[in-house]
Amino acid sequence: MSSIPFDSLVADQALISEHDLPGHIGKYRVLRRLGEGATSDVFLALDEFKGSEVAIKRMRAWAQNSRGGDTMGNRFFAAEASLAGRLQHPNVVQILDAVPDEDAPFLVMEYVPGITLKHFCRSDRLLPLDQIVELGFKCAMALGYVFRQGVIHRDVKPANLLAVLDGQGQVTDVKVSDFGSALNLNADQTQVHRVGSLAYMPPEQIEGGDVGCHADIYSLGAVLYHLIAGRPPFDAPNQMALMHQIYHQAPQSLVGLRSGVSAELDAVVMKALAKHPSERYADWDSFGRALSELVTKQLIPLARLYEVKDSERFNLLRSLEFFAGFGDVELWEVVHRARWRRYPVDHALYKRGQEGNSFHIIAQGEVEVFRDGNKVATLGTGTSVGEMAYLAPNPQLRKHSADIRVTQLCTTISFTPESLSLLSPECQHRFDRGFIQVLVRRLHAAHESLAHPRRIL
Ligand SMILES: Nc1ncnc2c1ncn2[C@@H]1O[C@H](COP(=O)(O)OP(=O)(O)OP(=O)(O)O)[C@@H](O)[C@H]1O
Repeated sequence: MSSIPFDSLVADQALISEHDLPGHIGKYRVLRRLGEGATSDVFLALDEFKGSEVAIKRMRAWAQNSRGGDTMGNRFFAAEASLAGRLQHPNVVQILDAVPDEDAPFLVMEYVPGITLKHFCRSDRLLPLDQIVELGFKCAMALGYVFRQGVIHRDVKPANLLAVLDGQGQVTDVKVSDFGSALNLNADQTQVHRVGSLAYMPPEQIEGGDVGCHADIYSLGAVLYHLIAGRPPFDAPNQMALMHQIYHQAPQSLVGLRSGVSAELDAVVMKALAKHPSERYADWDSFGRALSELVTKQLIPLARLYEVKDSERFNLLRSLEFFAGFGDVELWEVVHRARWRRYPVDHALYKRGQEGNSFHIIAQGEVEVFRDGNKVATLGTGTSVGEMAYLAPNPQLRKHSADIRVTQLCTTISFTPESLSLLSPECQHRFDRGFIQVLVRRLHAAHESLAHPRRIL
């Protein structure tokens, strides 16, 4: 797996124009420069009051020249500023605040420790195929969320996708950033057309007409193509030639460009890159499903065969009744925060008399419930186990009243009071509702069994 020493990257970035580093921007103490775009500089800064690090994107003076006037820079700033506090998704860079400072307006964003996916577009630094597909799935889900909020990004490109790196320089996650070109379908003001980066732009966006979510689907397809092949789908010496290719030429098949690329992976990317929007995926969910199936059906080489990918976990949760009321954002929280365990047949999940300190939701497999040696119930996929002891108000009631044994290889999602308390209030609320439904169902079953004793097992 490709990795980069994070410290050396940070050192490289720090060397760039350290001399013109501002001391403070607004109330934030500037620590170092993170990067720069066409219209702005981005700094790592400290919110001294909260003690947290943030990224600050400050517009350059020339980009906004006519003080609040109708320059491109001001429009880009306004597009992003209008989204402050609105987009909250684990795979979208959060815009925390927008400060319309007269000299240099700036945005305050969540800081992402990492680098952009542009780094991994070079043929000598390509990521493994299964990781590219996994990143693609996360971006598809994130952009689907963004679209449901009435926003089309319009500039999905490797430089706008931030790879989160761990201490060893391994890519662990991805976040969509830079909403300066976004089309906000809920905003009244007229929006800039013909924005974006040509190499990743679909034909309809070049024409400058109205675009829908299919434009972003195309661009993500183009990004995946670049990450897989080490070159974008179209490459030409000048803009006219590039536009001609985008309109009229089919991209070269990925199968011959990189070993390990199956016809199925090639087909998924090519469908996203179809010339006409109606020939692409109908929506983000279909694109996400096509990507995740490449993993579950093993249609791409898997670096670690038995590793359960986040995309698989996410899809598994989505299929379980217990999580039916959870939104995408809460589901990702469960993917990341829950303890995912696999148990072999005959494993004793709980023993009678044991103090209950956790609950499990069965994601796959089956367990049996025994009371005094007699089987009283079989619990399968989507049911919860141990929640009674977990929810009980006092230690005496918190003891398990039955033995629970695994009868079919089982994957469970478990939480303790501590791990559950780390979830957002919305997510905890969803769990509470899930439990109420479970308890009501069990109460009803108990009443039924008392009223009609012959009907029970
Ligand atoms: N939240 C963040 N955390 C860490 N680094 C960031 C963050 N946002 C941006 N950067 C860095 O700053 C660079 C420039 O940011 P960004 O692309 O948003 O600026 P821009 O002026 O809108 O660029 P352009 O208009 O050229 O697309 C990024 O490529 C990235 O390296």
